[in-house]
Amino acid sequence: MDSFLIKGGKPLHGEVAISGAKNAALPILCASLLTAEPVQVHNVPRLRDINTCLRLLGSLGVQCFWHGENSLALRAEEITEPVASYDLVKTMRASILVLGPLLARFGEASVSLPGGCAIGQRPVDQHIKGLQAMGAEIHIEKGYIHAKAKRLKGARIVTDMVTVTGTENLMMAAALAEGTTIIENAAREPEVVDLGNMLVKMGAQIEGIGTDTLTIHGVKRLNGCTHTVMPDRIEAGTFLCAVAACGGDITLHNADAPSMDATLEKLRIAGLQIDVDGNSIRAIMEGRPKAVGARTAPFPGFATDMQAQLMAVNCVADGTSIINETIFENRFMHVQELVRLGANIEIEGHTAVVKGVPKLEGAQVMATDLRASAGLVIAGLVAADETRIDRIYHLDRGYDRMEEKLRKLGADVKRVAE
Ligand SMILES: CC(=O)N[C@H]1[C@@H](OP(=O)(O)OP(=O)(O)OC[C@H]2O[C@@H](n3ccc(=O)[nH]c3=O)[C@H](O)[C@@H]2O)O[C@H](CO)[C@@H](O)[C@@H]1O
Ligand SMILES: C=C(OP(=O)(O)O)C(=O)O
Repeated sequence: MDSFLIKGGKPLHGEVAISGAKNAALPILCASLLTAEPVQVHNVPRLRDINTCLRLLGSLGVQCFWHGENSLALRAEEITEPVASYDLVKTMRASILVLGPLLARFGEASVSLPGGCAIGQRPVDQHIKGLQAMGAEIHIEKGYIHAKAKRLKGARIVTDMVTVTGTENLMMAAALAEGTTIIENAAREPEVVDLGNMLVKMGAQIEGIGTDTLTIHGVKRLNGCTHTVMPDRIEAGTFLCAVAACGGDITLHNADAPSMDATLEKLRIAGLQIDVDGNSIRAIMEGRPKAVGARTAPFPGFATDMQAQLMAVNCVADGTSIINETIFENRFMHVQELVRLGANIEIEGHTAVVKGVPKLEGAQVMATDLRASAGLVIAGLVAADETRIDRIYHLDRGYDRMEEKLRKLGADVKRVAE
C-alpha cells in the first residue's frame, strides 16, 4: 500500500491538463455492452477504477484494447457469462452499471450486490425498481441480483430520489427496450449527459437529455460509435481548491468550466480569481481564503464529490463556514484526519462547522475514501511541514497521476511504499 509524503507550505504555480472524467468514462465503457459493433472511446483517464471496469468487461467476454495513452477499443460481439462477480464489484460499486446493458441486450444478468462503502449505505433499490417496472424478473440470492427479461418493455419510472448511476442504468436498459420509457426525477449530472450523448451516437432515441425527464424510445439494436469522454470536473475542482488553499497562479487545460458552476461560484466567494478561456481555467489566489459554506445537492447544486476538498480550503480560511452533506450519510470521514492536522471542525449530524485557523501542521493521517483523500492532500499541501497520507489507494481509484500533476505545479509530493 502506497502513501504520499507532502512537504507543504508552498504556493502552486504552473499548468496541468485535466483528464477525462472517471464518472463519465465508467458508464460509457459499460455502454459498449449494448452493441456487437466496435466502440472507440477517447480521453479515458488512467486510473484504478478504469482498470477494474476493464477487468469486469473482460470477464464478461468484451474485447478491450488500449491504443495510445488514453484511447480504448471495445467490442462486445458476444459475451461469455452475464455475471459480475463479487471480487470485482466489491472493489468498484460502479460495476452495477453492467446490470442494465446486460439485461437489455442478453436477457439476463447476475450482478453481485454492491455493499455499502465508507461514505454510506448506498442501496441500489431504485435500479431494481426501475428494471422491474420494465418487466424484469429480479430476485436476490446469496448476495447476487439475478435479473431476467425476454425483452424489457417501456415503462414510466419515477425514482424516489435523484440517482446518478440509477438513471444511467435505466437509460441504457431503456435504449434497447420495446416501446417508450419515461424516467422522471432523472439525474442531470454532466456525466449522465455525456453518456446520453454517446447513446444517441449509437442510435438510441432519447429526448430530454440534461433535464429531469428522460423519454427513451427503445430500438431493436444499437450501433458502434466513437466518443470522447468529457473532462473531469471533480479533478479540475480539486486543483482549484488546492490553489485556493495554498495560494499561487495555476492554469488548467482541457477543463469544462460550464459543468463546474457551483464549484467556481464557491471558490470565487473564497477569493479565488478565476478566468475561463475556452477549455482553460486560470486561477490566482493572493492571501488567505475567505470562509465559504456549502450544502451538497444533485447537479446543478454543489457536488458531494467536492465537499471534502472545499472543507480543506475552509480549514485555513478567514472565518467560520457551515458545510451540510445531504447526499451521503457518512461523508465526513476526513474530518477526524483534518483535525489531526490542526483544523478546528465540529460535526453535528450532517453538518460540519469549520472554524478557519491561520495554519495547519503536518502529521500522519489516513485516507478513508476517494474524495476524503483529495481533501487530505490539499490540507497536506498547506500544512507547514511534512504530512504523510496512508492508504492512498483510495485516491488512485479516481485521480490520474495526481502526484505528477501536483509536482508540475511545484508541490513537493512523493509516493512511498507503506
Ligand atoms: C460512479 C459514479 O458516478 N459515482 C457517483 C454517483 O454515485 P451513485 O450513482 O452511487 O450515487 P447516487 O446518485 O445513486 O446516490 C444518491 C443518493 O441516493 C441513494 N440511493 C441511490 C440509488 C438507489 O437505488 N437507492 C438509494 O437510496 C444513495 O444512497 C445516495 O444517498 O453519484 C454520486 C452522487 O453525485 C457521486 O458521489 C458518485 O461519485
Ligand atoms: C464516490 C465516488 O465514486 P464511487 O461512486 O465510484 O464510489 C466519487 O467519485 O467521489
